[in-house]
Amino acid sequence: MANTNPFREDLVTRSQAAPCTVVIFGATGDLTHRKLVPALYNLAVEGELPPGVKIIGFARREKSDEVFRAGLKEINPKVSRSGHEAKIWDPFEENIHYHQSEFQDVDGYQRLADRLDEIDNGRGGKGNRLFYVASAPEFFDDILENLKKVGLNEAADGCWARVIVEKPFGTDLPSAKHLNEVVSRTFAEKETYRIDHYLGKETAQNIMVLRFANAIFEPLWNNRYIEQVQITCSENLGMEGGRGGYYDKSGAMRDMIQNHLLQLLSLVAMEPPTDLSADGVRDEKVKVIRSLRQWDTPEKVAENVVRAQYTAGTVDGVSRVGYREEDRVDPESMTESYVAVRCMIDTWRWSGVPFYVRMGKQLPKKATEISIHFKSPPSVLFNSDSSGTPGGNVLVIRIQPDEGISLRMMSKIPGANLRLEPVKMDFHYATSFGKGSPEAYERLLLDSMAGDATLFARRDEVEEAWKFVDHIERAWHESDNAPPMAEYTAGSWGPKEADDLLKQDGNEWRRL
Ligand SMILES: NC(=O)C1=CN([C@@H]2O[C@H](COP(=O)(O)OP(=O)(O)OC[C@H]3O[C@@H](n4cnc5c(N)ncnc54)[C@H](OP(=O)(O)O)[C@@H]3O)[C@@H](O)[C@H]2O)C=CC1
Ligand SMILES: O=C1O[C@H](COP(=O)(O)O)[C@@H](O)[C@H](O)[C@H]1O
Repeated sequence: MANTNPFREDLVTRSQAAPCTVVIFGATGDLTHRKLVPALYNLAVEGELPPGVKIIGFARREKSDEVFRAGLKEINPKVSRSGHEAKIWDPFEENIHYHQSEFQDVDGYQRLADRLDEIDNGRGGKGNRLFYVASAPEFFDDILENLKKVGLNEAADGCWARVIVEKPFGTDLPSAKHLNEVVSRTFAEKETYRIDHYLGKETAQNIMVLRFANAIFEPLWNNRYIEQVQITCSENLGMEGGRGGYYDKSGAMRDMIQNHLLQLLSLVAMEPPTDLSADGVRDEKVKVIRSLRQWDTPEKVAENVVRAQYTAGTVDGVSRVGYREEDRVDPESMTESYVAVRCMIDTWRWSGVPFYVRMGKQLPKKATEISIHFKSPPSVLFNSDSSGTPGGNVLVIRIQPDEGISLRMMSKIPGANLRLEPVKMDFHYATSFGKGSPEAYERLLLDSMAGDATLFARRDEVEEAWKFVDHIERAWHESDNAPPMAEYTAGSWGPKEADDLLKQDGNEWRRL
């Protein structure tokens, strides 16, 4: 199919996604059942899955292909965005197989290699392979090393072997560096795809289009016109589904800020790339993360970062226990379920503009948005109490739900008197395009089959983000004068300390 996108000459179109065998490590797990296989199924529904794609699920439990397929089929209708149609599922399912092995057992990989060769022999001896590491992180090394031991990291002539690595990509800078070393010993960087599912969200991809395909925004996109930027990710869940064990070792800073929210920040703050190649875009994103002012002492952390845990409360009319009472959470835990950070980007463009980033569990609703707060106009004309003082314009990018963009601006209230009121110009994806957005994993799986790593994190981005986060984590967990842990009631909008953080600058959080 020809590239019909006038904006992106060098676009790797979806039709370039190549047939391959997708091997999923951790295939009996939650991610595979709720996200990965439904994403592949939805691609099949949309007619975008390359013909001949096969899926091999790799995990420890004994299962036949039939039992594995039955488990996937049972959950698919509940989680697939396009429901479940037998006429699509039945042929799709025939290409799903199960491979039983321990991650640590090299023989299991040799058997996998034999199986892949068998599949590829049916394709004239050639086959592309996409290895998806969807296990707990402690197995990442074993899986990568074992793939290499049996030569599965190498591709036949004219084919490719790629690896997708799930999050968390390390737990701090040293572990991320170590993992990057292991990855780079096994796969070339261009064949490595570090998942950050926020980059696959339609609305996150639209940030660059908004900025660089509309001439009206970019001239204003700097510290002359923008006063502050807010990035909020609010979740109305806590530690459901047995997540407490993982989360208590991670916390909001590592779980969401280090990856998803710093990625959003870098898309908002980056310079225009010279082209839309993967490295063109990622070169600019990494410069932003590298330019973050480091909060590298406990005093700076206390001044610029707030951490908190929820106490018992009510969300959506349902009583919730406090964070420390959650299943698999240490009753004396010092892990944050909420974090708010004032980020300063020391570049010419952003000098003096605070980027406030916050994320919390057990807040009143599930929503992620970015708001760009423009400076107020000079208060010369409309400044009397009777007319109403105009505030600055606010551009809101709703990442989810109700994906869209709105612009708050001042308008005259109809009538004889000159009185002003803020109004909203609103764009909703659902109404403008008449259909829901694809799931992030759909786009990311397809891009990895097409060899387009633009929406995946590069090694240096991940490491720079850990550098920023590690300073804060050290101040919290290793210093004698560690900044305190605040509290907020489940169902509230977070701790008072986070409001105070903005008040110091004369700002306040936007209400979602
Ligand atoms: N679940 C989610 O929504 C998300 C998950 N992730 C990440 O994805 C990864 C997987 O998460 P999730 O699916 O929830 O994890 P689960 O705990 O649900 O699944 C773990 C999988 O690993 C397999 N496994 C464990 N030990 C071994 C072993 N020694 N040898 C072979 N297989 C083994 C299990 O197989 P068996 O059942 O046979 O023991 C199972 O298939 C994690 O890194 C997580 O951080 C990221 C974003 C969201
Ligand atoms: O990676 C993660 O993301 C989810 C939030 O993802 P979303 O697409 O639903 O916004 C978060 O709940 C989880 O803790 C984290 O590990």
